[in-house]
Amino acid sequence: MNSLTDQSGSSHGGSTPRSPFSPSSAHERHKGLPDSRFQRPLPNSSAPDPSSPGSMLHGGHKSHEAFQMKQGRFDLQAAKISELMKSNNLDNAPTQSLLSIVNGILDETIERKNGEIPQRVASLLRKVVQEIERRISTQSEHLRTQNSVFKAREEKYQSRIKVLETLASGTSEENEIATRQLRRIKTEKSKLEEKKKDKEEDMVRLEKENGHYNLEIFTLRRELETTKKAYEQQCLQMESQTKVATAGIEDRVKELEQMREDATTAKTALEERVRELEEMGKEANVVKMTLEEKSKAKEMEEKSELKNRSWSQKELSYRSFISFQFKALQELRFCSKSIKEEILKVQDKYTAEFSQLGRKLLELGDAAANYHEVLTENQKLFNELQELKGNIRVYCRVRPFLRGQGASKTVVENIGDHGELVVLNPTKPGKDGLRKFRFNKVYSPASTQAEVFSDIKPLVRSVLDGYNVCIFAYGQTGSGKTYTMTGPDGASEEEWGVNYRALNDLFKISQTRKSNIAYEVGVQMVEIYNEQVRDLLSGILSTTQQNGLAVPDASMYPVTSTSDVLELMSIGLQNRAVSSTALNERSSRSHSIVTVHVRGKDLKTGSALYGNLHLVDLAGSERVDRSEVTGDRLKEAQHINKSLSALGDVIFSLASKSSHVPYRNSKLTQLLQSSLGGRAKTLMFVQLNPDITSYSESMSTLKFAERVSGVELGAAKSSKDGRDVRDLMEQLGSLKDTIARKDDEIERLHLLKDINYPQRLQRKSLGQSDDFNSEAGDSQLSIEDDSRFQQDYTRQSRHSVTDGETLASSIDAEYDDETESIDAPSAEGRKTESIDAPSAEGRKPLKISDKPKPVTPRSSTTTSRPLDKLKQVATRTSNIAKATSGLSSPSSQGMKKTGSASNLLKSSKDSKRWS
Ligand SMILES: Nc1ncnc2c1ncn2[C@@H]1O[C@H](COP(=O)(O)OP(=O)(O)OP(=O)(O)O)[C@@H](O)[C@H]1O
Repeated sequence: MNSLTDQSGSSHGGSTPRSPFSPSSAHERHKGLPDSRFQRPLPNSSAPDPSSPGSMLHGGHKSHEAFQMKQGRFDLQAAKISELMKSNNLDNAPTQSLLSIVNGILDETIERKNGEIPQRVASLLRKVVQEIERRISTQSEHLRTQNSVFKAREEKYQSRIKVLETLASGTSEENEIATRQLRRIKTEKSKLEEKKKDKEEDMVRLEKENGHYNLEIFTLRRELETTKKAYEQQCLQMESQTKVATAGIEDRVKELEQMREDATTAKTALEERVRELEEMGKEANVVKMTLEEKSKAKEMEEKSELKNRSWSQKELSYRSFISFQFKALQELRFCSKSIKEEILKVQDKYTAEFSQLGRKLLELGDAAANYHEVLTENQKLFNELQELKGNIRVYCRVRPFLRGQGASKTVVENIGDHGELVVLNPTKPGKDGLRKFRFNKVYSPASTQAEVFSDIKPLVRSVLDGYNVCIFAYGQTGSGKTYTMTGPDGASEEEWGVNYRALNDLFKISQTRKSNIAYEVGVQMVEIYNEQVRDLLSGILSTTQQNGLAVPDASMYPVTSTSDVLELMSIGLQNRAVSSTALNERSSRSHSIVTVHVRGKDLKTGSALYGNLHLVDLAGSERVDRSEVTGDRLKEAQHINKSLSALGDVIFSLASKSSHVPYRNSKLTQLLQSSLGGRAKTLMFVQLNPDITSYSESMSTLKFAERVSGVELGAAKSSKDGRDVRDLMEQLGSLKDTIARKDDEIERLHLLKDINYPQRLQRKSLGQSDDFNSEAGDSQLSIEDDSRFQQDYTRQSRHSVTDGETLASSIDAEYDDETESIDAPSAEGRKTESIDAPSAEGRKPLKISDKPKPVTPRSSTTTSRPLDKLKQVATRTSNIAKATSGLSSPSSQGMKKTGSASNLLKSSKDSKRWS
């Protein structure tokens, strides 16, 4: 873009610069012309004298022949003038030359010929003025076109804003879906918990049943055993009885048989007697048997019959006794058989019940194992939920008692496996004095540095995937913050803290991935002491920007080896401010921040990612009154308290989704801004001194940590996520700014055209000098600077979003295309080239400018020193880049490779240390 004022390019001596319309003399004016930034070299630039009017016309034009220098004055040749009037040479002549012609004529006529203008010269003058007017109107036409193009583009951006807003509302729908999912997860979780309760109840019931069954089994067993014993005894008894009875019966049978035999023998004997008697009777008959003998025989017969009958009766009774005994024996056998069967049945029943019990016991065992699985699952779900919510992770670490501290009492009552911490109030022993806290993890005093790091390793590594991560250690002085973050003085590799391990790990992982992704790892170390930010690596006091939003320009060092890491850390630590307070000898009263910037380029897809890791060792959080300090120490403590409460305010306003987050309230929050917002993953180490003397400090630390652990920042996002709405919104914001700035610029140009040009002409015609000249010069400078800045800035922002075909970069590209097309008319309109284009090669599109600034006359030194100009441009560039810091990450601005760590080591020896 150019206007007639463009030609006033340089000022002469600063305070009273002159317009090319009103030079005091031709010599002076011609002397001024070469200074013009818009003067272009002639094709045969070796020959012409810049002071010659002819040189002001382009080669191929013949208008310069109309003038001839004669003893320092111009002569207008009649023939040449008419030739000029006839031809269309004037149309092709650059405006500068036309103005020179006018000035030449005016000089010639006013100074030499007392104002008399010959007819021909006057008509030439008129024609030249007409030509200039024509160009001005073309220019204004051009401006109008551009204005309408800008408006069209604004409408386009408005529609795009709407699209993006729709996109953003789409995101809120997604959020709703996520919330619904969360609710579902919660319901599932509560169901699981109910199930768990049911299972627990089942378990208790089963255990009770088990006990009951066991008891029953025991009683039954005992009963069985007694029955068995009784039965066996009975059996034995019966067997012995049977044996005895059988023996008795057998004896009786034998006896009876004997008796029968006896009876038979007696009978036979009796029969023999009877026969004998009969023989004797016969003999009595023969020999007169006596009566006595007969009666005796009868008696004996009767006796034997009686005996016979008694014997047969006895035999009968024995027989019935034997059959009865036999029946009893049979019954007994039957009984014993049925008892045996009964016992077998009972045994079967018990075996079945035992196996059922065994199965139930197995089930119970499974349920118990499942219960642990469910617990682990629950924990996993809880962590996933936390991740989804983007909660700040809070890890609590309890410091061990130090050697030489004596047998102190601890306030830590219990540390659970799942992040539970129970603290006991020493003044209230018993249940009332117990207070339970719950964090993501609690480390006992026995935990090692390696254990602590292994838990945060995934978080640290996510930096290599383009996440912003912030890890900070919070706690009172001497609670172990530095130990956790850095390690003890002169730490061995085993004692390395998070800083060393994180850097080393990132460096190592980046090495293993180097065939796929080319990573650059850079480190900055700063310290905030009394609200002043200091660069710990260069030792030079870093300047914080006035807007205070960005990371200070601390020197960044690339890390390419483990030894680099060690050297950088040791330099940083040496420079860190330490001194003593009443509480701790080696107490640091400054916040130290190690920032690791990672830039990765995917070698296959070419996409880029940026991540950064802030490792913050905060100053002690104890209250001022406990430190028993005054003077400087009191000031330090007040600064620490202020910045820590600012950190709390930021965290809690993020948690409450407040529209304003007070990042600017302290340097600490300003520095951590990029890692405390919704996109970052944040972890807090809460350090605890277990000594009972620190109970109240520990409690306030834990209460703060408890509040922090409930803070939801929203799910973290990787810089790889090209379609990130936030990025787009930021881009949109910056584009809106650009449009606003352009509007301002157009307005400013309109003003310059509408107001100043007629004034200048008027003044010119009145023969007055024009001070606006300098103002125009200034504004031109700012346009040019801004244009240059914008080119740099656009290059930078393109660099920062080289992530494939992100919508943001496509907008950027479109925007650039449009800018080109806007400038196209002037590119085509070669006739107006000398007005529009500042130089032959550099027809730079006007892209951006600051809002109109109050115009101050520029001193010759300011304008003539390119270094100063460069500095001004650089300052403005960094200001605007910082104002739009959301658009490009600090890392995206490219790593300022200040040198290798070993160079740094050398230079740091001479560098200014802060102590
Ligand atoms: N887990 C630990 N194991 C062994 N020693 C520890 C542990 N934590 C801290 N210490 C020791 O306790 C002392 C105080 O720790 P440290 O200096 O890290 O505290 P701090 O909170 O950083 O204090 P300050 O606020 O002053 O910086 C040191 O001597 C340190 O070595």
